[in-house]
Amino acid sequence: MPEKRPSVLILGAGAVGLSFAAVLSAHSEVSVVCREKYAKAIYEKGLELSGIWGEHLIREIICYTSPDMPAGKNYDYTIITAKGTDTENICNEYVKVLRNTTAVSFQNGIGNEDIIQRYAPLVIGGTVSTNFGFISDRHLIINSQSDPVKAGIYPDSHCSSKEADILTSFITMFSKCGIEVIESKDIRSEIWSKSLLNVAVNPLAAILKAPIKKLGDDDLKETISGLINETFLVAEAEGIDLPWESPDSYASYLRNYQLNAFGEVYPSMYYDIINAKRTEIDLLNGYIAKTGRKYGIETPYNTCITNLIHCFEKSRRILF
Ligand SMILES: NC(=O)C1=CN([C@@H]2O[C@H](COP(=O)(O)OP(=O)(O)OC[C@H]3O[C@@H](n4cnc5c(N)ncnc54)[C@H](O)[C@@H]3O)[C@@H](O)[C@H]2O)C=CC1
Ligand SMILES: CC(C)(CO)C(=O)C(=O)O
Repeated sequence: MPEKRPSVLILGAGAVGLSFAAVLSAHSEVSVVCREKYAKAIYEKGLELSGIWGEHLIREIICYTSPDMPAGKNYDYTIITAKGTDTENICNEYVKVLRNTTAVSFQNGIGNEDIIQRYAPLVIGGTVSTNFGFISDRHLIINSQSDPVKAGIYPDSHCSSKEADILTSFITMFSKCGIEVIESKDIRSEIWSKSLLNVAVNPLAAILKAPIKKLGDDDLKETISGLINETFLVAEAEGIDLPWESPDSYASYLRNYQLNAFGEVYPSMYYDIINAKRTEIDLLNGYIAKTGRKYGIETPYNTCITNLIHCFEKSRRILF
């Protein structure tokens, strides 16, 4: 008998979600919840993916554009790829689906999994250090990647053997499709580690309208160090064990490796600002500033950059 293909629903499928849908479709039964313009374009000519995860053209994919879905259908995995600003809304809209599934967050920022836990019986946290973009409404491109995808039971690895098996099957589903996903025994640490990159890079690239590589400019060194130092202090207060021995060793890794790995591409917050969309700043630098206040830790760099991005968000909304 042929092996049963896992069923996957991708909730909030844009650049990241449609790209994962394209790669997973080779060995899984994939459906997506996306906006009408993507559904229309995909039904007309198929979903296409180019770049470092290979070339894929998928014709058999179900796109939903509202919670009005067939009743009684349970998914093995529901991967949430909406922006962190939409996590609560999308969970409320798809509450029935989330009740009977393992929910996975493939989002940036801190706090998404805590929201999702209120809706789903089991949550897998994930980090994605890959750059995705649109060529058209049905054609995505993956430009670069600094680290493999990581996934772990949230909040920690003290889980039952049944939960551990679910995580293993989830990871195997990706390896069958040629995508490396590394199992994490401490996914909170991974989420904070990945957030360090976004805290240091995303708002500055958005404000300066600069590709990631440009953030290696010496004039930005002090600001980036300030953002990183504060994040380390807040992480320590939260009991997060980061894999670098000091803020300076992370700053060197960022400068010598991560900035070059992304090179000429722009981070997601740059696109939010130029497209006049709300950014994820409150799940990144804003989260550090807010959590710092809880512990009496001063966070002038993160507070300043959060305020600047809020001003940009407001001015873009007035202009558009
Ligand atoms: N774009 C990138 O290169 C990377 C993005 N990320 C993170 O991944 C997450 C997703 O990012 P992107 O795919 O770039 O965002 P995106 O904005 O392209 O995709 C999210 C989609 O979800 C849709 N959505 C939100 N609520 C919905 C609802 N209730 N019903 C239907 N659709 C809904 C949005 O309209 C949007 O089309 C973010 O947390 C981002 O920071 C992480 C690594 C890289
Ligand atoms: C890893 C990186 C920087 C890739 O673009 C990202 O997370 C983002 O764009 O938000």
